[in-house]
Amino acid sequence: MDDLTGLRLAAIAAAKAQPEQTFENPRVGAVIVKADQVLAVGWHERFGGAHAEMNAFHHLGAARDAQGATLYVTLEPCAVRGKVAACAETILDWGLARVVIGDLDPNPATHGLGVQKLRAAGISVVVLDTDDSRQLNPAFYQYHEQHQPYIQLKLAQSHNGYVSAVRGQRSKITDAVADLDVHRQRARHSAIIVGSETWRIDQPRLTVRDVVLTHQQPQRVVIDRRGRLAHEPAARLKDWLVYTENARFAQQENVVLMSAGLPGIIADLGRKGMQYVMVEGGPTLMRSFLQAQLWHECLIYTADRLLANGVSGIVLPQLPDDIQRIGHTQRQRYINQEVATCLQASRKPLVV
Ligand SMILES: NC(=O)C1=CN([C@@H]2O[C@H](COP(=O)(O)OP(=O)(O)OC[C@H]3O[C@@H](n4cnc5c(N)ncnc54)[C@H](OP(=O)(O)O)[C@@H]3O)[C@@H](O)[C@H]2O)C=CC1
Ligand SMILES: Nc1c(N[C@@H]2O[C@H](COP(=O)(O)O)[C@@H](O)[C@H]2O)[nH]c(=O)[nH]c1=O
Ligand SMILES: [Zn+2]
Repeated sequence: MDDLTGLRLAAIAAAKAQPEQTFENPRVGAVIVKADQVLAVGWHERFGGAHAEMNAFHHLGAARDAQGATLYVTLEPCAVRGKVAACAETILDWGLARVVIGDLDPNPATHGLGVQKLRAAGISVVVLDTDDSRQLNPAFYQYHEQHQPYIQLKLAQSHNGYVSAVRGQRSKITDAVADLDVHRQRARHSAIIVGSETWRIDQPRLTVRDVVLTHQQPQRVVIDRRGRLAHEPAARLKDWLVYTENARFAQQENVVLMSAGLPGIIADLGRKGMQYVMVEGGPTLMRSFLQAQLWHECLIYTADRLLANGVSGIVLPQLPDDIQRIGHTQRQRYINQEVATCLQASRKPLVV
């Protein structure tokens, strides 16, 4: 089997990982091949769980089968102990002849170090610099290379483009089938942002529901530029992170003074370790993110039903890149091409 085919099999395995389960960990796949035969396949299934290489190893008929075999893995084996032991150390005991890697890990803690450890132990290592890992893990790469979170905008609209039936009131637009998809989207995010008007009107919970969570609930964030929420009971803002330009309000716990607009908020969330940030409206805040080019992808859930009147949603200046039917709702996914190109251009040269 040629190396690209082996890596493609590993990428197919990686794609089985569900982003809402792997959360801030990358989706990684691994296959173990000997004498042209695929002996085992594995992928990283959930945040905090076994890594792809280990899952493949556990699927071998016997541990000794790994002796003299080639391990194909989409991402460089990790070099430092995290939630599990470092793979670049564990796999040294398996007796592998070769390791073929799709891409180096953009995480500086491992970048190039995993390869070094394997080579130092006498294993032949090849890095083919394929794009699969990057495509499977846009947020992981964005975070580690740009030190900024990946931003997903999301809005639900009626068939005729309303986000709410009555100004000043919360309306249910989507049904339970679409809502489950929304909760799966929420589950992959480190933080979810809403505007102050949505906070006041909807009193949103912004929690992940009906999905088995392998990690913590997303951090809830509200942008309250003028500080109108300063007079809300403290209990209602408990567990929320608030950004405001109101210096007095910013003296309260969990309230951060914003001095550099939306880019400043995104940079601050990045510094707080948030990798994947979702903006759940309302339309005014959404338009600000779009205008500032502060977004990577946008999901619009368009319900089949019409509303007689209401608050207008948003229209994106491009066609959707992907359309999916979810029961009585159509989900359009838009990719920000400007940012996608710049992500590509920022690729680091190989260091090994
Ligand atoms: N169907 C759906 O998916 C959703 C529907 N909704 C509905 O939308 C309505 C509320 O939306 P909307 O009225 O648009 O309000 P938003 O929730 O978008 O909040 C608007 C506020 O966000 C702040 N803001 C906006 N842009 C910026 C910026 N560039 N920098 C800093 N702060 C900014 C401003 O605060 P300040 O005024 O202090 O400057 C502004 O008043 C409600 O009816 C709600 O039910 C809401 C979310 C999702
Ligand atoms: N109304 C509406 C949405 N509204 C979004 O969900 C938030 C409420 O979240 P929660 O309190 O957790 O249920 C709300 O403030 C707004 O951001 N989303 C949708 O998928 N479909 C809908 O019909
Ligand atoms: Zn690992």
